[in-house]
Amino acid sequence: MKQVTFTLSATDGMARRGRIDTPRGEINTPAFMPVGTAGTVKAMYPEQVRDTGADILLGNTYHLMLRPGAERVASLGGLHTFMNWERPILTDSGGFQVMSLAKLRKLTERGVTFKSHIDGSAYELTPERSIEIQTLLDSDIIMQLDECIALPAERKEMERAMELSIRWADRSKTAFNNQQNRMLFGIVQGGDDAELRSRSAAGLQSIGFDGYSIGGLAVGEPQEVMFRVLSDITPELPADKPRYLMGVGKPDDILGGIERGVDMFDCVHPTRAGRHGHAYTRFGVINLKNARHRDDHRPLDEASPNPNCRRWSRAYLHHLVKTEEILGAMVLSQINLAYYQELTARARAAIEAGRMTDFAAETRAAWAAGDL
Ligand SMILES: CCCSCc1cc(N)cc2c(=O)[nH]c(N)nc12
Repeated sequence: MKQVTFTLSATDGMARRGRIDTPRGEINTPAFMPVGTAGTVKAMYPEQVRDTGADILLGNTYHLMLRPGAERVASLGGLHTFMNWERPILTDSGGFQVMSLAKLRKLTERGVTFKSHIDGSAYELTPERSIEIQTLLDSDIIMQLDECIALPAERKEMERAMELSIRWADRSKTAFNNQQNRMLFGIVQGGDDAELRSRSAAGLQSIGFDGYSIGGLAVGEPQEVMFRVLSDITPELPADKPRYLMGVGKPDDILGGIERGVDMFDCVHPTRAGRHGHAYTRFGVINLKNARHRDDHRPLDEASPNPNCRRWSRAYLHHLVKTEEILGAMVLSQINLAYYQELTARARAAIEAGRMTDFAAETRAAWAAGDL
């Protein structure tokens, strides 16, 4: 009996409100998933990540297989125990990070061999090994191994990578061996070509997965291309399975993804932007490196439900950022993650109330009019 299940509870246009139930807790969708690449959401205690409203966070096969090693994490009780996060974890399969980080990569039908970007040691990642690593980590939602290519790309290249990813999807499903305590997602590829995307979606559904990720986006294409691909492909995915848009994105990307039927999102942007002095508020993003803030005693947003948006002056946050004090990264990471969770929580409520169109218009108007 599958112990991880998805329930769709409301729709409004293409937007969906749902819930994934797992043995480690529920995931309310649309969901934003903070990225904890190497077993930590940078500059945040796990309790703080939960307090922002996150139901689930991400780990990464590539980083964890290099350091500290999947077998070592398993011997220490699995990733949840290792990092003191007892709620759900989703892990990526590692192929995307190999292609973007590793050295001396060699991709064949069997998988990908590479040298660690840390110490140059040699590794091989196959669909089977990726499933084994994610199982050793005891992840609750795991990904097939896939090949993601940057855009723009020649159609033949997009077709080759998409067809390889379907063959790897089949091997991933076999290696998964119908585990009941976690979900396995297939990953739709096909670049910006509608016919290739349709073939990928159909091929994955003939294999059968617990959920469907939309990969191959947020790889250099304009937002309108990403939105077109989403509008075309989400109606071709099963309505009763979760849809996860990988690596996306900024708040306006997420709002547009929700409007086009996406249930799950992840991105390093909120925490990375926080470490670089950018604060996300309901008025939009504020660059606290800018000298105009150095005498500004106002808080970021005195009406915010987040105490961190009320208790610090912009002048002080500017000072922390300019002096590269660790507290700056801590405060702004929390502010940004809390904003992303507030955005998705308000979207869930809007879908339940049948007012997604109004919510999206109000949110975009606030971004446009914001007094930054
Ligand atoms: C921890 C990071 C998760 S998302 C990484 C990611 C990001 C983006 N943008 C695309 C892809 C993709 O096509 N496939 C895979 N496996 N991962 C992708």
